[in-house]
Amino acid sequence: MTSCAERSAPVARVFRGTFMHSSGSAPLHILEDALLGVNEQGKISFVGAAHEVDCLSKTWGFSSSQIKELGPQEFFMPGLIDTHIHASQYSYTGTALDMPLLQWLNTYTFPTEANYKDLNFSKDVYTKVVVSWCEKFCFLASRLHNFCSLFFFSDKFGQRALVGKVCMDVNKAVKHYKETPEQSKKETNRFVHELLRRNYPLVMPIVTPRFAVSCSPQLLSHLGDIAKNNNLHIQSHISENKEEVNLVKELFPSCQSYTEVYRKHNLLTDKTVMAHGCHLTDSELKLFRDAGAAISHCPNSNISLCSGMLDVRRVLKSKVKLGLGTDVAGGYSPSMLDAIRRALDTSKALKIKDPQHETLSFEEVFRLATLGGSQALCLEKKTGSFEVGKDFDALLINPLVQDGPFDVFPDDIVGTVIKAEHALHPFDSAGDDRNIREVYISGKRVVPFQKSL
Ligand SMILES: O=c1[nH]c(=O)c2nc[nH]c2[nH]1
Ligand SMILES: [Zn+2]
Repeated sequence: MTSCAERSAPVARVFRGTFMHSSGSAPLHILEDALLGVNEQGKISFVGAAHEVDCLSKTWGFSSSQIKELGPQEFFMPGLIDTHIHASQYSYTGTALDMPLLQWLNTYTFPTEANYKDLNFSKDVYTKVVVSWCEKFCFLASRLHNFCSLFFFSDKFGQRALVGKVCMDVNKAVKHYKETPEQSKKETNRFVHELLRRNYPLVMPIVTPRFAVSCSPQLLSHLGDIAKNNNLHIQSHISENKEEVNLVKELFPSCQSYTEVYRKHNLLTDKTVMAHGCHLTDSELKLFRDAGAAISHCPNSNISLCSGMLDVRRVLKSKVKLGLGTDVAGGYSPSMLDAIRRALDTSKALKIKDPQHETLSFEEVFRLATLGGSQALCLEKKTGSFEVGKDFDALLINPLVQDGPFDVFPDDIVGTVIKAEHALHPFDSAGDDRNIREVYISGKRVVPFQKSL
């Protein structure tokens, strides 16, 4: 008789079925007929094979009636992590993508964001943001005003999020929509301390200079100090389009590169994630790697604003951390499934341009959307895969929903069970919210959510 491990604190939930996730050594692991236990704190206590159920149940104190069995075609995958999205741009998603970056900001973005002075407008948009983005963990960039409602709603709906108050003190296009460096510093401190005081378990502050073009050196210094003094995450934009890169050269003539502007002001750390990075040089990538800073690849926005095509393979070979971002409203879709598809498309477009280019595999992009995102946010010990000790952040996927977005054919099914890879690929390529049956964040089921919240 085999002996079982010693008894441990009982688990709160146990699931049995297929689990798909990534690790550093392989972009896709498929665990078929597995058991996964989650403790009261929402952390994964064990992952084992179903045939070990007798021992596992003794060790972790659960009975067979407590096991939630997935359907034969269903599977769990880690929650999708959106490493860059603008909450305050949600109201014009899918419109106004007919200009390059700098004109687009002046014409559409700044006038819209200025409307957040109105509390009712900001409450309305932010509630919709949190409800409709519930299936992912994201970075939310709020506007200069009324950011408190955003983190309040994020917590209320059980969302995991890093929320930033966007800062800028240079705005030639919409002159009333900016702060002085001192106001911006004061408001950022207020924002950070209010959020820390509320002690939400899953919502954290992130220091957010808009980008070097709209921040004076004085403001960048203030924000670098705030991040350093409070050990905070940092997010911004970098090298999105060539006009912007040239402008930064003119604005910061003493800096060797765009990346150097941020580094010099203590804004390039292992808790930094910079959106885009399409035009970074090799020496800038080295600065990223040395600092442990990350890039958020936003392929939809890069194409929609004709900004450039990031060569992800080159970034990965440079050992720079990288996750995916939707970048609403520069990107026209808040769906991380869209970010996965556009990342694959960009990689293929680079191959068309240069047949030597090594395209990203489907599984690699799946890893970028999950584990890659957690690494980019310096949260890989907390989330991104189904490792023991991490929070259970997961999507329960059913590829075979009635009137679903794609069909499954007999060849995809073995006995009564859909082949695992035939479930993941069509979901990533053609699936949508209809296939996401449940969402768990830190062990708690948040979708389907209570409409009354
Ligand atoms: O895609 C983008 N969206 C923005 O809001 C922004 N601000 C600066 N640079 C930016 N890029
Ligand atoms: Zn952005």
